[in-house]
Amino acid sequence: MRILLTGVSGQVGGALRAPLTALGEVVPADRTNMDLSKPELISSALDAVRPDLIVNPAAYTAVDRAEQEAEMAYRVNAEAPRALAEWAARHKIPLIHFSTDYVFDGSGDQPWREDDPTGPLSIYGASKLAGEVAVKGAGGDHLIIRTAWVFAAQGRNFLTTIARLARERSELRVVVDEIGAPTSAEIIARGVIAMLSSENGKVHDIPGRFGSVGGLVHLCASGTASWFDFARAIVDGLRGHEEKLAVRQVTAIKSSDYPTRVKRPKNSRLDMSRLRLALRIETPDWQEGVEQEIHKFCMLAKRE
Ligand SMILES: NC(=O)C1=CN([C@@H]2O[C@H](COP(=O)(O)OP(=O)(O)OC[C@H]3O[C@@H](n4cnc5c(N)ncnc54)[C@H](OP(=O)(O)O)[C@@H]3O)[C@@H](O)[C@H]2O)C=CC1
Ligand SMILES: Cc1cn([C@H]2C[C@H](O)[C@@H](COP(=O)(O)OP(=O)(O)O[C@H]3O[C@@H](C)C(=O)[C@@H](O)[C@H]3O)O2)c(=O)[nH]c1=O
Ligand SMILES: [Mg+2]
Repeated sequence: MRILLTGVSGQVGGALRAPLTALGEVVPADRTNMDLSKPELISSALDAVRPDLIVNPAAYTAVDRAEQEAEMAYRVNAEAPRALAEWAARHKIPLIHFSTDYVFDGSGDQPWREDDPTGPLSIYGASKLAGEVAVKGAGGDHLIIRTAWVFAAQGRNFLTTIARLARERSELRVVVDEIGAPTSAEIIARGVIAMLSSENGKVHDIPGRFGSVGGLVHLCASGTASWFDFARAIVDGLRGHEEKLAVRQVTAIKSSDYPTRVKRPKNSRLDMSRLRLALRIETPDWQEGVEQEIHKFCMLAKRE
C-alpha cells in the first residue's frame, strides 16, 4: 500500500511519518513536490504518485495571520483538500483529512459533538470548515478528524512558545477563560494508527471503518484545561527537568486582557463519544502528552 502523506514538516505529519511506514510505503509530500497553495497542480502530482491512501495533515495554521492572508488560507485549507478529495473519489481511494475545534463558536459549556452547528470566529476556522465541506462534497471515502490545541516538542506551538518565554520573562500572563484539550501530535498519531490497524497489524477495511463514524470524528487528548493550566503544566514540567527559568509567576488573565487579532472560542472542548463508541479508541489525559513532550524538549535542548 502506498500512502501519500502531506505536512511532513509539521507537527501531526511529522508524528505520523514513522508509524505509517509500518502500514505501507510512505510518500512524503511537501512544498517542493506538492505546493498546496497551487491546488490546480495537485491532480497531476497525484497521478505521478498513484497512492492507495492519502493522509492530509498539512494546513495553513497561522491563526492571526490568516485574517490578512485569507486567500492563501482558503487555498491551502479548502481548495487543496477539495482537489485531494476529488482525486481520491475519482480513484476510489480513502482520504484522511484534519480539522479543528476553531470551526465552532465556543459558546455554551458542553463539549461539542460532531454534528453540532459550526460557527467559526476566524478566517482560519472558516477556511478549515470550507475544507471539511469540500472533502465531504467530493463524495469519496473520507475521514475528517477534528482535533485541538496541538503541540509537540519541536515546531511553533504553545509549548515551545511558553518554554521560550519562561526563560526570558519573570512573569507569564495567560488566558484562563478559554478551555480545551492540549493534544500532543503523538497522541493524534497513535489514534490514527489505531484507526487504521487491526489486531494482526494488517490495514483494515478502511472504508467500512470510516463509514461507522459518518466520515467525521473528534480526536484529542482527554480531560480539560485552560491555556493558563496548560502554561502552568509546561512551566512545572520544565522545572522538574531542572531547566534554568527566569519565570517566577504564571498569572491567570481574561482573554479580554490579552488582545489578539482573532477571538478564540471560549469553549473548545470536543466530545469524543463517537471515537470511543464507534472506533473503541480511548485517548490519554492531556497531561501525559505534556510530560512526554517536555521530556523530549529538554533532551533536544541539552543537545544544542
Ligand atoms: N496546530 C494546532 O494547534 C491544530 C491543528 N489542527 C489541524 O491539524 C492539522 C495538523 O496541524 P499541525 O501539524 O499542527 O500543523 P503545522 O502548522 O505544524 O504544520 C503544517 C504543515 O502544513 C504544511 N504546509 C503549509 N502550507 C503548505 C503549502 N502551501 N504546501 C505544502 N505544505 C504546506 C507545512 O509545511 P511548511 O513547513 O513548509 O510550512 C507543515 O508541514 C491541520 O489540519 C490543522 O488545521 C487542528 C487543531 C489544532
Ligand atoms: C503566548 C501566549 C498566549 N496566550 C493565549 C493566546 C491564545 O488565546 C492562547 C493560545 O495561543 P496560541 O497562539 O497558541 O493560539 P492559536 O494559535 O490560536 O492555537 C490554535 O491553533 C490552531 C491552528 C488550532 O487549530 C487551534 O486548535 C489552536 O491550537 O493563549 C496568552 O494568554 N499568553 C501568552 O503568553
Ligand atoms: Mg498559533
